[in-house]
Amino acid sequence: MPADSDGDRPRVVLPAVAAGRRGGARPLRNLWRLRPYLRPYATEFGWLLAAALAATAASLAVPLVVQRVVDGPIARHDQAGLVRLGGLALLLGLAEAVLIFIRRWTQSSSSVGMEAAIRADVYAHLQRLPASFHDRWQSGQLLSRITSDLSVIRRFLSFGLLFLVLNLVTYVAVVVLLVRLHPALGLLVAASAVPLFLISRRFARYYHAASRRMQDQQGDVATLVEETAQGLRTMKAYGRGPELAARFAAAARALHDTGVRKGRLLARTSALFDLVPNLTLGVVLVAGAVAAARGVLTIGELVAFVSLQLMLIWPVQSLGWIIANGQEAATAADRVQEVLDTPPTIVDAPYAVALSRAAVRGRLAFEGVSFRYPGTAEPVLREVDLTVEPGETLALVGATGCGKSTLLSLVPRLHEVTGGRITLDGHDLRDLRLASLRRLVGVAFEEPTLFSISVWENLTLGRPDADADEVRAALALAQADFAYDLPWGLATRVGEQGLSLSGGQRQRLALARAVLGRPALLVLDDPLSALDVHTEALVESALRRVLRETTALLVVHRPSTVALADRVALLERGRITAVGTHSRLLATVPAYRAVLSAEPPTPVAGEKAHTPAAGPGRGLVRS
Ligand SMILES: Nc1ncnc2c1ncn2[C@@H]1O[C@H](COP(=O)(O)OP(=O)(O)OP(=O)(O)O)[C@@H](O)[C@H]1O
Repeated sequence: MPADSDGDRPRVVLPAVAAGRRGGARPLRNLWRLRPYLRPYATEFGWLLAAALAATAASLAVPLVVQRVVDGPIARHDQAGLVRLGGLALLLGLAEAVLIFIRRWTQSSSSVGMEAAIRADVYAHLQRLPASFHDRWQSGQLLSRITSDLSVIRRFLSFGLLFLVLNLVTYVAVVVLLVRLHPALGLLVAASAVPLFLISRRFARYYHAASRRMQDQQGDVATLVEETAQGLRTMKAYGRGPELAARFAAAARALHDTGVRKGRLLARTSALFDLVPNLTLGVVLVAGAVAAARGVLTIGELVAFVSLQLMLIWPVQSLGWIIANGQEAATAADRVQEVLDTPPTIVDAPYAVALSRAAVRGRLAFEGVSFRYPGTAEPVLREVDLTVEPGETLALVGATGCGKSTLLSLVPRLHEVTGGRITLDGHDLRDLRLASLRRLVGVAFEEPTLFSISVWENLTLGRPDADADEVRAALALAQADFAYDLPWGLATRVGEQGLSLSGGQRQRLALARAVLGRPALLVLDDPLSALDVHTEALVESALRRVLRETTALLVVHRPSTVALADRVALLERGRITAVGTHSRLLATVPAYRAVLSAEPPTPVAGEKAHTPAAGPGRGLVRS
């Protein structure tokens, strides 16, 4: 879970979560905010409610018919009257059955449609949220919000809420009929609503907290399952199965205990909800019998009174379930709104412009760029000044953890600079439309992610309009022609995360995806790391051809790949400390030599420095 969960994972208290907790003062607020999703189904809900109310009216009429039967045809031995009223009772029963069928039929389509609409919106919102949001939120928490929480909300809006309305209407209607039959006894039944109200209020308060805890714990369990599924090989290879199983068992136990506590709370309250109407019924039976003996009530009226009162037992008994369902839906709505309330921070500025590929020369400039990850104290990048000229290839070299990948992620605006600016041909990246910028920039990350879709779809992810020739050229360039030999060629669906392919094959497909359509800017994070020596040489020579036509920023770890670059920049503890050709830096900068060779590396931020930091003023070009 994103906030103070148990376990040894890093804990981040998100503002949205805190806001959700504040929502405890008005627990139904977030549920109420979902009402726009009901609007498209207003007519269906209208019919549904009308059918449900009519069915309730039909069932309420039956005891009144029984009263007429007892006091009329039975008392007078009137057979024709008995058949007439019996037929009426039969018709009422039939009408009730038909109306209930109509209600159920309408209910199924509207509630599922509503759930699908909310789910689509949450998913679309997740897509708009920046990488920093996904860095902080556990995926299991998002998964449980978009699946089980939405199902809980659907159940309440389609069943719980309807029965709450129906039961209240039934209660009021029955009390009115009872008061008309016998005012004193009717008022006694009405008074039983007071303890019911007090019990409900107390129960709702406790159940709200328990529901929230349980839903958060469900998210924790989902996260653990997902982590285990993803890291299964590592876990097996290190023989850590028992430890992970113990961690899972602890989370599952916590979930189980909360579930049991919640169930017992419901059981205790349900017992009270059972007790109140049955006690009232006992009192009514005795008092009603006395009233009938004194002739104040007819036998028929007593039968009708008791039958009507029996009709209150289910609505009262189900109150516990309805309140529980309502509280679960309220906490589920809190959790869903925590996601929806998180504003996407990387969005198009109102004045943002789109640049066409043809109009871009490709001069990329970092001007005093600083960056700090949200929630961290130390900046990862400090005052970075760096220019990549059109058509130039610049390699970024630095010790592990010095901020190379972070710097690259700023170019397609996966993260937003926190100081300075980045320009493309003089345009601040924040003044460009995101879609346009991301079309101009081809990216391949260190970890090549492939989705469970066909190879073709994976390749054309950023260029859905690419044609077969462009795809062929990109595959040739990345030395990824093996894709044509897959069982169904480019239509082959690669497994989850492309795991059915080797690391090198995945990396080559990711590279082909990045270079597809010859982007104006290529941003590659160690693009050749998973390739064997032979393939690396082939990809390198092909890449060299592409790099001639485009501006490129590459993160490089190996001296062989540095050869692809026109110039190299050395990044140390978030600062560019040297820029020049590979041979020049190798000859003049010990820190550069150390990073690219077996010499002791320069310590990175957060680590204790044992050697003096390499800095500018060593006769090197400082960008
Ligand atoms: N999402 C994040 N939130 C907070 N800190 C982060 C995040 N991602 C990376 N960092 C930190 O930022 C620093 C730079 O990380 P980065 O991945 O950019 O380094 P790198 O130079 O690319 O390392 P490597 O060569 O090992 O890939 C590291 O100290 C890392 O712990």
